[in-house]
Amino acid sequence: MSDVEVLIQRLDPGLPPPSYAHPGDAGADLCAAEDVELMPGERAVVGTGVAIALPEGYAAFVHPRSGLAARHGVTLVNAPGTVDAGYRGEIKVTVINTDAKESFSLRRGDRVAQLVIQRVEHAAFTETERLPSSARGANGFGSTGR
Ligand SMILES: O=c1ccn([C@H]2C[C@H](O)[C@@H](COP(=O)(O)OP(=O)(O)OP(=O)(O)O)O2)c(=O)[nH]1
Ligand SMILES: [Mg+2]
Repeated sequence: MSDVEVLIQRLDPGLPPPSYAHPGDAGADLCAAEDVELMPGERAVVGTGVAIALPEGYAAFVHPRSGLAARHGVTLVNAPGTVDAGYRGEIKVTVINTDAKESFSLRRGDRVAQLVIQRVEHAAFTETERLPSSARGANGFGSTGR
C-alpha cells in the first residue's frame, strides 16, 4: 500500500493524531475530543480535534468502528461521512446509540470512528434522452429476491 501525503492539523494537542492500529489497516482511528453520554436512541455530533488537507482527487470517509457497533450498538448516523478534499474544518462524527436499553459513555480520547482515505473520480455529467440498456434495467429494491 503506497502512502498518500495528508496534512493534518491538531486542533486539540492533547489528543493523538489519527493512526492506523496495524500496518495495512484501511482505517486510521479518530478520537473523541469530548465526553458524551448517549442515552438509548440518542445521537450527538462529536469533535475529533483534527483538521486535514487532502490532495486533489482524494476524499476521506468517516466509518464506524465495528467493535463499538457490535458491543454497544454505537454507530454513525451518516456512515460513511464524506470529508471533501477542500474541507479545512474540524472532522466531526455523528455518533448514535442504537441500543434500546443501555446508555453509552464516550470519553475524551476514546477511539470513536475511523478515517478511510480514497481516490475519487469526478464525473462529467452528460445529459441524454435515453440511457443504454442493461441486464438489470430499472429493477432495484429487492428485485432479485431475498
Ligand atoms: O462525518 C462527517 C461528514 C462531513 N464532515 C465535514 C467534511 C465535509 O467536507 C463537510 C460537508 O459534509 P457533507 O457534504 O457530507 O455535508 P452537507 O450537509 O452536504 O454540507 P455542505 O452543504 O457543507 O456540503 O462536513 C465531517 O466533519 N464529518
Ligand atoms: Mg455537501
